[in-house]
Amino acid sequence: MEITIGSNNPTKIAAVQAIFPNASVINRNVPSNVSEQPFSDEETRQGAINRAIACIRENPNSIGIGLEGGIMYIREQLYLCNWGALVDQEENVYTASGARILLPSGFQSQLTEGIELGDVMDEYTQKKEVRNNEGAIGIFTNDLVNRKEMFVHVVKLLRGQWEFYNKN
Ligand SMILES: O=P(O)(O)OP(=O)(O)OP(=O)(O)OC[C@H]1O[C@@H](n2cnc3c(O)ncnc32)[C@H](O)[C@@H]1O
Ligand SMILES: [Mg+2]
Repeated sequence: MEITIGSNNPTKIAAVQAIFPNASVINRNVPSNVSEQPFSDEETRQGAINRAIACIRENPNSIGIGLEGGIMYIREQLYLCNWGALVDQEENVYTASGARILLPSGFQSQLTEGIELGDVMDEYTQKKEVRNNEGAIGIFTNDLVNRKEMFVHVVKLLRGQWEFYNKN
């Protein structure tokens, strides 16, 4: 079985490899066709679906997976949110959301100005490429849940649904 993951981000690739250990996993930096920084649950979910569909268009013999991070307001509070989508050979689309955690209120002005969370995180932590490592989720959970682990859970939700609906 071949799986195409629509990203070059190592946390996303590693999460797919962990949950599909017997598959050959390839990565393609496909467009999400949403903002670089999705700003709602809906836009983040759509980005994941668009990536998964783009993956099977590029590689029609594979299953496509899209994983997308975003931010969203709940009332006046800004949360990190995450979504995943799996598209199979019959073009059935399975979706699942991942963890949400509150971001510091001090992030709101930069993020509403259009600065990406990845860049805000690097400045905040004085580290490089937090997005490719522990992620915002790792930083703000004191490394109890890192970005790969968070996406592992999302990919499990995708694989499980895909298996369930294919045996029934
Ligand atoms: O190469 P891709 O797959 O696009 O990976 P990415 O790190 O850019 O991740 P997303 O596009 O899914 O996320 C959209 C934006 O939100 C940022 N982001 C989302 N979750 C994050 C996290 O846990 N830590 C740091 N930045 C995050 C990310 O860096 C982008 O600026
Ligand atoms: Mg991105």
